[in-house]
This record gives sequence, C-alpha cells and structure tokens, in this order.
Amino acid sequence: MRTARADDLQTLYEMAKLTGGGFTNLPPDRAALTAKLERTEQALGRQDGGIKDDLIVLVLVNTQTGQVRGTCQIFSTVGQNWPFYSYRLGVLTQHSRELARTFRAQMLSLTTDLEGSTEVGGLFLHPRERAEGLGLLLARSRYLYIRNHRDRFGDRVIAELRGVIDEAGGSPFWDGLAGRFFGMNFQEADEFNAVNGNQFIADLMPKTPIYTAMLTDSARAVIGLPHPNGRAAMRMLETEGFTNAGYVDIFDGGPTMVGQIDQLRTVAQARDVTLAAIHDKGGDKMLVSTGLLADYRCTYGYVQEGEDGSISLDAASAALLQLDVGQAFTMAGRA
Ligand SMILES: CC(C)(COP(=O)(O)OP(=O)(O)OC[C@H]1O[C@@H](n2cnc3c(N)ncnc32)[C@H](O)[C@@H]1OP(=O)(O)O)[C@@H](O)C(=O)NCCC(=O)NCCSC(=O)CCC(=O)O
Ligand SMILES: NC(=[NH2+])NCCC[C@H](N)C(=O)O
Repeated sequence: MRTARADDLQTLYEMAKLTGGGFTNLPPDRAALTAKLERTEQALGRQDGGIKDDLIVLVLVNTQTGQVRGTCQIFSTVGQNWPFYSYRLGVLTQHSRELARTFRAQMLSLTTDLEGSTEVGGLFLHPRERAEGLGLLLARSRYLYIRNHRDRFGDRVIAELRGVIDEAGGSPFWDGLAGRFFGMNFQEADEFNAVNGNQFIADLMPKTPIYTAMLTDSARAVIGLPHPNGRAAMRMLETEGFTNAGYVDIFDGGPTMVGQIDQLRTVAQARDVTLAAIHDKGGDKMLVSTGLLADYRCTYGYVQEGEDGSISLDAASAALLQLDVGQAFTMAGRA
C-alpha cells in the first residue's frame, strides 16, 4: 500500500468502472478522480499539523507486476464545505390507555450529528484479488495511517456502506423517500452527488422527521441494510470495532458505521518498534508500515520476536518498506 499519485488516474478510473454504482467516493468520472488526486497531493504536502479538510487516497500495488489492484480513502473531517447529513433511526413510543395499546413508531430524523468525524471509504479491491486477505490489508492500512498521523484526525471515525440497489440499478429507499422530492432517479442523483457534491440535498431534502410506517414496504425493508456486495466490508468494520449506531444514508438507506479511532483494533494493537535484524523467511504475519505522508507504505510482513523483545522482519517485506536495521516501523497483529 502507498499513497496515490497523479499518474494513478487511469487505473483508478478503470476500477471505478467496475463498482456497479452507488459508490459515492469512487465515481467513474475522470475530472472527479483528478480532483481527488490533487487533494491528496495537497494533504500530503502540507507540513503544518492539525486537523484540516484533508483527503488521502491510497492504492494497493502488486509489486511483482507494478499494477494497482485496489484503493481506499481517508477523509480527515467530513462536513466542512457542505453539511454532512444522515438519517438517525429513532423510536417514538405512545400508549393509549383507552385502547390498552402501545405503539412504537420508527422515525427517521435528518441530522448532522456525524459532522467533524473522520471518514474511511472508497474501499475497492479488484474482483480477481478478493478472498485472500488483501481486503483487510487495504482497510487496515488506513487505520495505521491515521494512528501515525494522529494530530491530523479527531476522535470519531465513520464508514458508509452502500444501501440495497435492485437489478435495474434503482434504490427502493430512494424511490420511497428522497426521490419524491428531487425529480430524478437514484442513478442521476448518485452521479450528480459524486461529481458536484451534495449541496442540492441540503436544498431539497424534506426537513421534518419521517415516520417509517408511511414509507412503501420495499423502502422500509431496506433501511439500514448494506448492499450484498458490501457485506464483507461491513464484516471487516465490525471486527475492527465499528458499530451500527442507527444512522443511515439519506439517499439509499445504507448503514453508517461509527467507531472511536483510539479503540479500533488495529490502532490499539499497533506498536512502534525498531528493526533489529532481517531474516530470510517465516514468522508471524502482521501488518507493518513505515514512513510519513507521501512516503507512507504498508504491507503484510513476517515478524519474529526474540526473547529479549528484539524484532526481526523477513527480507522481502523489509525491502518493500525500504527498511534497514536500526530503523523504526509500526506493526499490528491479527493479520
Ligand atoms: C470490500 C472488499 C475490499 C473486501 O475484500 P475481500 O472480498 O477480499 O474480503 P475477504 O477477505 O474475502 O473478506 C473479509 C471479511 O468479510 C467476510 N465476508 C466476505 N464475504 C461476506 C459476505 N457475503 N457476507 C458476510 N461476510 C463476508 C469474510 O469472511 C471476512 O471476514 P473474516 O475475516 O471474519 O472471516 C471487497 O469485497 C470489495 O472490493 N468489494 C466491492 C466494493 C465494495 O463493496 N466496497 C465496500 C464499499 S463500502 C466503503 O467503502 C466503506 C467501508 C470502508 O471503507 O471500510
Ligand atoms: N450509502 C452510500 N451510497 N454511501 C456511499 C459510500 C459507499 C462507500 N463507502 C464509498 O466510499 O464510496
């Protein structure tokens, strides 16, 4: 894993074409992707610390072929240029003594509760590389990046999962709710949002709470459900310590997962160590990273720990990270 550069545009564009829609942060649009790479360059070139509105795009490189095979993103703080809206799923319980009846009404309320959070997203692994642990490398490399640039991020981190999309590319949640206020179908709104930002949502979205009982059955059925392709991503987020706190995407009803940065497993388990030796092969498979900003790199490595606590790394990983004996790196377990 390394941070992305301007010349990654073409491969990012090719991957964006494979996502199948609803993937807000990876639109198949060259101008939008170019803007993301420019923002990444700015964020990585910034020498003053502290929290700014940074975007970091990272890429997974097959070092044998040099090909980029996956990507992911970190937004340091959402909701700075335009409001970051979510629906919060709440309950209003009412009781009628005369009828001896209690009704629990589910309500969706428009909020900006998650504003200021760090967001991870845009997670995509080339279909041919899946199911071998590389998805975890992609996702977790971001948590080590955040940890190792800690003053540039706040305390809370979120991740949005795509909601359910039907065979025709439509969203039952959109059709039952927001679509009635925008005069466009889900795909049009999704594309517009990915390319132009979401101010139009702020302008046209209904502001009063919505009783879910008044939605269509098909819209209600998908509230808080991830797109089937997003189940692996959701599973990885849960393992990392994110929870489903009842926030859903206002477009497609997909769940927004919430975590505390310092309590993420990768962050809590990470250790800064000094490379004492380099060995040929073998050891415990771990996430290992080194370097700051544009020099950040992360891979799976094989670590051997001596009885005196000295750390040795396999030669191939040390070479990938360009690490020599005596240099510092970060490692995290559960690979
Ligand atoms: C998400 C990734 C990158 C995940 O990579 P892989 O598919 O290789 O992952 P994996 O190693 O096979 O699986 C990771 C974990 O998910 C579990 N898993 C796999 N498929 C599952 C399914 N259908 N239902 C439930 N769990 C499933 C595995 O058992 C494993 O958990 P155990 O280790 O416990 O066994 C990929 O699937 C992908 O590119 N998907 C398409 C794009 C996408 O939907 N991206 C997410 C967008 S949402 C987003 O970007 C926000 C989320 C984020 O950024 O983190
Ligand atoms: N509910 C949604 N469509 N959310 C879009 C986010 C999907 C994915 N996390 C991305 O970064 O692109």
